[in-house]
Amino acid sequence: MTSNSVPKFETLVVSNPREYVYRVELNRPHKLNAMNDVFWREISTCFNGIAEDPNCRVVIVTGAGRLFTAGLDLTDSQILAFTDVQKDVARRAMQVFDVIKKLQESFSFIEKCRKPVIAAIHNGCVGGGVDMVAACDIRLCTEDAWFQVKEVDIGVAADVGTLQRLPKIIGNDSLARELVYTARRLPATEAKQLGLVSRIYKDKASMIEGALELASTIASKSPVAIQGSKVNLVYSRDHSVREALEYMAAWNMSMGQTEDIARAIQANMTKQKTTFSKL
Ligand SMILES: CCC/C=C/C=C/C(=O)SCCNC(=O)CCNC(=O)[C@H](O)C(C)(C)COP(=O)(O)OP(=O)(O)OC[C@H]1O[C@@H](n2cnc3c(N)ncnc32)[C@H](O)[C@@H]1OP(=O)(O)O
Repeated sequence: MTSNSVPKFETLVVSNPREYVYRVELNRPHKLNAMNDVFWREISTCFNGIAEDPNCRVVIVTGAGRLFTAGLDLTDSQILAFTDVQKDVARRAMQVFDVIKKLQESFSFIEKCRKPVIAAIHNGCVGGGVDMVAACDIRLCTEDAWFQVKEVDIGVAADVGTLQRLPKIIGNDSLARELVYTARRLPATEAKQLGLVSRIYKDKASMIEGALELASTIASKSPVAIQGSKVNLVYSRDHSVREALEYMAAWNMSMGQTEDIARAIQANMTKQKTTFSKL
């Protein structure tokens, strides 16, 4: 994937609004960006491509139309595999397992991609939407935003990341359970208090502008430092302090020898701006 030839998708629009910044827009506005089969395939392809694209250092995820996303497409999705009566229970169970693992991967690719991903959320972020933004690095939202862990209302335990990531993001296990068990809508102000989002904007336009500014700031820094930070933050979340410190030291024994350090220090000392070569 290169900035000259950003890929074309059916359910996503990828653009390159600023240097080293890509925007991935969920693009099924007539269905409130509900996540159908094509979406699940494309979001994987998209983030795998971005992971390898040296022209991209930061990603912004937005939703087209009046709502960020209504979550799983309830009319066109692999969830139908759950009720495939042609298969016996063991074969059906294996099929469902494989589908869930594949859909989990779709969002885990966002986390595995070393480039920071900023979710810019307006209006509703429902079900699978919460799974997706929980895999992002930074969440911004509009005043009218609301978040809903909706899965229990469709009779299923959320299975593509919310239960694993949300409690760690908000650091409030009791409230995470309340949100999961009740499927109540969490408004923007409460999401900010909890640390689910870091900033609230008046409307979508000002949020996109804010997201672009933030992305450009991150993109101007050493990609070695930024990507190393993301990898180690994700690792630290899932390991003990001792293990994570060990991993950090092993990481920087090579990455800490980058030419970017000398460039960055020189720029700091001389109060000059500098640029960093592609990673
Ligand atoms: C292995 C699986 C892994 C993933 C699991 C994920 C699970 C989940 O995401 S659970 C949550 C699923 N989503 C929902 O239950 C939300 C359903 N939608 C709504 O409740 C409302 O649409 C909403 C409150 C979001 C907005 O209401 P509003 O009145 O503003 O709009 P509508 O008229 O209802 O919708 C407009 C058109 O969009 C279609 N649509 C909305 N949501 C979905 C959806 N989830 N799947 C498919 N289509 C959806 C709706 O049918 C309307 O279409 P049309 O009739 O053609 O105009």
